[in-house]
Amino acid sequence: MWLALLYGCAGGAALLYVLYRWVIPSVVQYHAGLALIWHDTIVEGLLNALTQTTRPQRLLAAVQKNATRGDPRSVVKAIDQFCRQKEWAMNVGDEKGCILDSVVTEVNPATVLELGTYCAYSTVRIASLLPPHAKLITLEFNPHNAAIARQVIAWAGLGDKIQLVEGASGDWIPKMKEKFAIETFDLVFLDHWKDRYLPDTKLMEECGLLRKGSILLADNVICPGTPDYLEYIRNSPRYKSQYFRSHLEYTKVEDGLEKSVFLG
Ligand SMILES: C[S@@+](CC[C@H](N)C(=O)[O-])C[C@H]1O[C@@H](n2cnc3c(N)ncnc32)[C@H](O)[C@@H]1O
Ligand SMILES: [Mg+2]
Repeated sequence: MWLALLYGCAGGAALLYVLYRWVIPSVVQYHAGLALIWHDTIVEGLLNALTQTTRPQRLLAAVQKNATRGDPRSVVKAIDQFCRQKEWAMNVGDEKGCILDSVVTEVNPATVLELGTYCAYSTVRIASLLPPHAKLITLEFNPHNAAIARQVIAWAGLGDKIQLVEGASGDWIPKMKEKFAIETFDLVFLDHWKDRYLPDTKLMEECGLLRKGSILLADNVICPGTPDYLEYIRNSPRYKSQYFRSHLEYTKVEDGLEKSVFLG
């Protein structure tokens, strides 16, 4: 009887593991709401409780284990592997990351502002493509994420190109010119909380941080979505805007990037 109970428990545990590891992820990857609830709430909460660590800490551990110090592309690869094989995370990801890379390469910016650093995945992607003497300022208001991001940036060997500023975009955008001797940004990557895209764009306009030809590149305009920002940027005579269709990071849910040229 004890043996039957043991086999029953082992079988149940194996079934739960198969559901958790393969069946549920392969179903939710096609559904925006379910994918975010599963990966961002259920799995993250479960793993945090079981391991007494945070997702950013686990992501950093994967970088330290699998990436080569001073090699930014190996850092990006290690994070993508972690997110595809172990745990989803809210980086721009490998698929939309290629679009981000092509925009950075095309613009070849001397000044870049990133809104929303998280663990510095996109920060590393952008900085590794910048010309010498270019400046990337990235804003992150969560101190824990900022601390992890600093270590990821240091591991990639990009500390001299990136200035990570800890604080909220609404507080820092008005101080950019004074604190960082910035005239205007050539490229702005918007990837913080989605309800801030529109007010922060208007704030950048008011503060004179955009010049004729500045590029705004906005992530997640479909999933989770930024309807008020899209409505504004696509209808304002001050912008010429274009949508790049892709998928929500590490899933098959539709998402995309909106690239908008400021016309002055
Ligand atoms: C989607 S993640 C950024 C992902 C990152 N850009 C990447 O692709 O690797 C959004 C991050 O923005 C931060 N954030 C959200 N709203 C912010 C704000 N108003 N100011 C600064 N940081 C913000 C969050 O704490 C979170 O770490
Ligand atoms: Mg994003």
